[in-house]
Amino acid sequence: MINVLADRYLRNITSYLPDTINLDCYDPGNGVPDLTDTDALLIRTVTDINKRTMPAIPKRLSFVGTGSAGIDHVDTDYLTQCGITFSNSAGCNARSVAEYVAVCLLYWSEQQEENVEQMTIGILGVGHVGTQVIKLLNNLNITTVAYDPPRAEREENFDSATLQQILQCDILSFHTPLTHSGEHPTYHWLAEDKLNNQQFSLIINAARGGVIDEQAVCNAMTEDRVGDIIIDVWEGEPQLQLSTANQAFIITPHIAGYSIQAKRNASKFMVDAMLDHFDLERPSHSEEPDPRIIDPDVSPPDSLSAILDELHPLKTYEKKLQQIILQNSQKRGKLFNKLRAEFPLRQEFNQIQIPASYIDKFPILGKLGFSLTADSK
Ligand SMILES: NC(=O)C1=CN([C@@H]2O[C@H](COP(=O)(O)OP(=O)(O)OC[C@H]3O[C@@H](n4cnc5c(N)ncnc54)[C@H](O)[C@@H]3O)[C@@H](O)[C@H]2O)C=CC1
Ligand SMILES: O=C(O)C(=O)[C@H](O)COP(=O)(O)O
Repeated sequence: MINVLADRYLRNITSYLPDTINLDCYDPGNGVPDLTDTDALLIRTVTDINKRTMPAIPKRLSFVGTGSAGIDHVDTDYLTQCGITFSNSAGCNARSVAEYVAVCLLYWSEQQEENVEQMTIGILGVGHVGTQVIKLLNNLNITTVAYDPPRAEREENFDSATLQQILQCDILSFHTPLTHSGEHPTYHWLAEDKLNNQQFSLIINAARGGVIDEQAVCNAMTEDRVGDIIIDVWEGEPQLQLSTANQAFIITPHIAGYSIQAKRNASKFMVDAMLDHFDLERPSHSEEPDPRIIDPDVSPPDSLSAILDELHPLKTYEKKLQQIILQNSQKRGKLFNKLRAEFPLRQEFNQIQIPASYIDKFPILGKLGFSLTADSK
């Protein structure tokens, strides 16, 4: 029997596992669990795996999987040295992040009276997430500039913008991993050296805290070199800098990649990799679609922001995060993680049916990927 220990907040995990697996769950709030009899450990980004958190190599452990795209919480070299196979869930939440970025931009443009169609948005990191962001924004007639020098080095057919071109964009949206070494480290990629003598209308960080130097960006805001910031991920998470939070246009608790579909993908991709590792068959599994239907008899709200409020919970997350910020710092971290783990997940846009009256009022909604309610087609 293979013993699997999984973060208790990984969704639907049992439905992807064959009966031959013995599954136990652990509470990620208590650090790395006891792994004495564990063959495979399934984690989320809140469990750090490295020599400090896992000093003794558990005898049976041969696989660690994370239900996330990002891997900066795992010392992959250490796992390799320990002979442990590691796998992430690349691409599981790329569409979810793209929807988050699109919704943020639409809010920002309506409330700050900015026309994003006349701006250029620099996308830093054009992997699974960045590619989906570019696709969705281009669908909204928003011009994007793709910046990914490491990808240009890896792929002959990929052209990256130059540093000068990306720094000339009106808006920057970050979608790189957090890295501290190698030829293209991203830690504090956006710092005073690159902000100096530049003007940005908006900066979005839905990649990882630490990719932007928050202090430098806040200073640039004070001097009007940066107009607004939207922050989903925080340096030192689950703690956050109150000064950054206070200056930001939108703040969310690291939920850009959270949707029902993304979390199902996360669990499935990770479990599939684990089953391949142990040479086990994947059980047959069918997912019941469960669309959300907006009542066609209710007339649409007056503003685009009000409609977006109904379709994406980022403002609800923001309100809850603002309440958490008021708590003392010890409570803040726990509440931040609890909010992320326990707040009900949203449906992605292709699983939400909206009435035609919504699109008649705000045609841009038609380009976000919603489907129409049956009786309004
Ligand atoms: N806020 C959230 O909920 C989520 C955040 N993320 C973050 O987004 C990151 C990207 O995710 P994926 O697209 O799935 O990863 P990916 O590995 O598919 O793509 C990352 C891309 O960034 C590029 N890159 C690396 N260093 C760079 C640099 N210095 N300058 C420009 N480009 C650089 C890589 O070449 C690669 O093409 C993750 O590592 C994670 O940290 C991902 C999903 C959800
Ligand atoms: O996939 C990633 O990378 C993310 O940032 C996810 O949103 C992480 O979600 P959790 O693993 O922290 O639930």
